[in-house]
Amino acid sequence: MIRRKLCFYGAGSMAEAIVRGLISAGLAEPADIVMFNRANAARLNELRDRYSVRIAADDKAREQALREADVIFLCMKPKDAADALRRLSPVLRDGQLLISVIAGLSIAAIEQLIGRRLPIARTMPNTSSTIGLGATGISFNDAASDAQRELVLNMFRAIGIARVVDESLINAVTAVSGSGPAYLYYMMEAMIDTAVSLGLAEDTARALTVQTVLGAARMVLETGEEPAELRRKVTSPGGTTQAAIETFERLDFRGAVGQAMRRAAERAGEMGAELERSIT
Ligand SMILES: NC(=O)C1=CN([C@@H]2O[C@H](COP(=O)(O)OP(=O)(O)OC[C@H]3O[C@@H](n4cnc5c(N)ncnc54)[C@H](O)[C@@H]3O)[C@@H](O)[C@H]2O)C=CC1
Ligand SMILES: O=C(O)[C@@H]1CCC=N1
Repeated sequence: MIRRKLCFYGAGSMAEAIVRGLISAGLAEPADIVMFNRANAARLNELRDRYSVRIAADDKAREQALREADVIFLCMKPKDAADALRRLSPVLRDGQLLISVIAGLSIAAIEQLIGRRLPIARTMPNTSSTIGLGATGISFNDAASDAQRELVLNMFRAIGIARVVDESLINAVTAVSGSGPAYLYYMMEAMIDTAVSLGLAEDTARALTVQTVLGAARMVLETGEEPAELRRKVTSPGGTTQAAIETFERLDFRGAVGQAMRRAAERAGEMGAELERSIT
């Protein structure tokens, strides 16, 4: 249990995933968590009722929550970040730690927007943190002490796995694990639709698809075997799997995955550049 006051600036999907993960892991007390958003009281009430966290519903309460926080999570969309960070700047004080989850926004841009030197962790988590199965990449600025680095790592390790990476690689992490759950959901949508078109009932199609994805991921983790080797064991020569994989190859499935992931990384860079242009 970490007895730090945590403030979530932005209360959308990613903030909720982290909050739920930290509370379920027993790492944070709901009473130590304050959440607020721009202007959606119904959403805040829902979060308070669901997790027993505190909420800050007006400007005065928001400012107080920010002033009192030991750790401030920056959880707004990139397009809202410049304005939100400028507003944050006057209430910050020494000793506070900032944790950003914002795609594309560099540590240098955060420092410039807040106009002072504070410890900053730039992270790229994912929504599977909700159930303790997140995958997070983290970079720190030089102001972050060893104890602060340890605190951030402990938090993200409580809700999944976490790796420290050079900041130049955070956009790559975004393309792999930040956006990654959506690629697999997309694959699952396609598998379920096809299963139904092959005649299976919707609930059977869904159950078989989900269990197949879960089983495949756990096989990689628990056997320690490479995905290529596990694939080989499924693929009987001249059989059904070979017929399917040859179809994927003909359609350049690997190429499509590669292009999509490179485009995601590139988009993170573009978002960062757009943000930087909006600052200067
Ligand atoms: N959704 C995901 O899978 C992931 C998202 N991220 C990053 O997390 C950040 C948030 O994404 P989501 O949670 O999906 O977005 P979201 O749209 O669900 O939530 C954004 C929140 O920020 C609040 N907000 C915006 N401007 C504000 C302001 N000036 N003051 C107070 N609150 C403000 C909104 O009211 C909302 O509660 C983004 O920067 C995204 O790049 C990172 C990894 C994964
Ligand atoms: O789509 C996005 O921009 C965010 C960042 C990674 C996942 N969602």
